[in-house]
Amino acid sequence: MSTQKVAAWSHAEEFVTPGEHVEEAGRRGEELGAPAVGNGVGSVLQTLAAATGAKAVMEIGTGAGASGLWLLGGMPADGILTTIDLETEHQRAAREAFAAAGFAHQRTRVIAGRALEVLPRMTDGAYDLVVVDADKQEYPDYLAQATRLLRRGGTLVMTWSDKESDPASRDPETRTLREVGRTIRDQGRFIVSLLPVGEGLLVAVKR
Ligand SMILES: C[S@@+](CC[C@H](N)C(=O)[O-])C[C@H]1O[C@@H](n2cnc3c(N)ncnc32)[C@H](O)[C@@H]1O
Repeated sequence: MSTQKVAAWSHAEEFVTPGEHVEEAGRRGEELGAPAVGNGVGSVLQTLAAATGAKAVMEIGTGAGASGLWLLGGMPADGILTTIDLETEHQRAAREAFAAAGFAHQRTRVIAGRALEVLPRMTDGAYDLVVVDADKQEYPDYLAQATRLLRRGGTLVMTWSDKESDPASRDPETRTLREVGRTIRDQGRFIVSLLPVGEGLLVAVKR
């Protein structure tokens, strides 16, 4: 890759500056071992939430709440973020982050549990936007759940990995991502793009 391309990518990552609460949630996420999305991915989440007017957002992988704050920043004032994480400590940090940033508690539903145990209880077609940033080995199952949960025209976002594009990477997680990417691209149920932001961000609209 040319140095100009690398510089352009770095510039895009820093183009939108996060607010203090996102920065604090990012620091907390690092401490807790739940790395937050970077500014590039975060600003895309915020923009997508705004562009789609997403009132009902489902997030899988709350962490310490940085991505949730980006999403809430783009959602309409009556939008509700439902976010799932299996670690109670991460959830506590996220709740604190949402409150510190001034979001009323009715705007967020922070649900404790394994995503694949919680998601089947959620209503079909009830979500405008589903954001996946949890266990990559489970992405095929998250895809099945997200397809069910999204309304027609709803948007699916999945954080990706740099390794997916490297043919030399053949670990199970990377293979799983490749399979999920192929499924979304080829099955015809979504209009899809893989954005070169952060470690990649798959964005797909349900037909
Ligand atoms: C990369 S961190 C999420 C960071 C967050 N999206 C942010 O940007 O601040 C991944 C999170 O997924 C959670 N997680 C991992 N496997 C999970 C599962 N099976 N069900 C629910 N949460 C899970 C972890 O506890 C962790 O908090």
